[in-house]
Amino acid sequence: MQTAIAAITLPHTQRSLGSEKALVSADVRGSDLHVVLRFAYPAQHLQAALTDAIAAATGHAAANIQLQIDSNIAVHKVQQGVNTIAGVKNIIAVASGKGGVGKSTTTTNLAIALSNMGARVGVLDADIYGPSQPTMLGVAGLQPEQRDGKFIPVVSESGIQTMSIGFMIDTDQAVVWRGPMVSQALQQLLFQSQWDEVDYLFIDLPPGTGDVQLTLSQKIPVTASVIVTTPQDIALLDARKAVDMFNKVNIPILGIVENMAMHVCSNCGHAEAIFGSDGGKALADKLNVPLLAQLPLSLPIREAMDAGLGAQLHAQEHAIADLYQQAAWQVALKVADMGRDFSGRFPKIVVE
Ligand SMILES: Nc1ncnc2c1ncn2[C@@H]1O[C@H](COP(=O)(O)OP(=O)(O)OP(=O)(O)O)[C@@H](O)[C@H]1O
Repeated sequence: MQTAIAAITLPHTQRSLGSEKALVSADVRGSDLHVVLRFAYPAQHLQAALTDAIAAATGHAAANIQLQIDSNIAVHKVQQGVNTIAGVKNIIAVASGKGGVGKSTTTTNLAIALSNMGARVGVLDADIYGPSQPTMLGVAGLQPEQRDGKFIPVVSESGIQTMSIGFMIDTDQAVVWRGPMVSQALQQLLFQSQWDEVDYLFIDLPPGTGDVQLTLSQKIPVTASVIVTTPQDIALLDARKAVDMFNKVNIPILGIVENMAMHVCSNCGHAEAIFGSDGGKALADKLNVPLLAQLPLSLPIREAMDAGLGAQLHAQEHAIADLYQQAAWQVALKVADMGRDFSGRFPKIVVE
């Protein structure tokens, strides 16, 4: 039975439960089969598919299978010489060269998707020129509490621990801030927040490839990055700059998300490539970086983000939720394949 279960493959991948060393136990108790799986990434979205697959592989009825899916997400390697942060396992920077391409929207939705899959997720909104995470995550108007000199991140409906530069400062003034001030604020937000066992912390960066990005590469422990672009030539050009930047500072790029790839008319269903077709895909192919998803220009996405109703979007718009889920899962799988950080096994010198 163990062998039959180990041979089960995970949907959309070449991975099997055996190759993932995921099988913890499989016991028959009366008419039930109890199976415990543990992955190096969140996988609760596979509950139904794996229950069916185990049923088919073992001959038990799906109704008699009690499947428990756990995950044990590791701390992965970051740039040399940069220490990891207490309470945060992996930081993922989300960047775009050009503004307005949907970087914040993508960050919010990847975060919600990973949270729905069972991960503990945080979002740090460092987009000083348009801090939109509080709105998109539905926590606008709330303020982080302070305890012992630390900020306690605000928690969204989907359980996402959220900190935003928008909580701390008057953003009308911030637009005239110089790069070093923005970098300082970003570090303060990150290091002075009390993150609660976050598996993946997304940093929603300001657009561009300037000072903040430099701080990120030198002072902040980043596991990997995701780049968002629209298929427009001008956005692609800037996305390419972001790719070059991360390559230069040795931050691995997990992939490119092509946003607003297509508009589907809600009346007639006609699909139109408003910003050109497959530009993100072409860029990903050219730069040898995976394409994580192609998201349509979609009214439900825009409405949900404006109203802070991302959780509802994921519960009701299945096609869109699936796209984000696949992208988020690829992010988690790729992070799991990366080298681990073992520095936490040694006593750490903490500089207060
Ligand atoms: N796929 C999409 N379908 C419909 N609307 C979208 C989509 N992606 C983003 N939007 C909308 O486009 C606007 C800009 O998106 P967003 O704020 O995510 O971009 P950004 O790249 O983070 O911008 P900035 O440069 O200000 O940081 C928002 O109103 C958002 O709701």
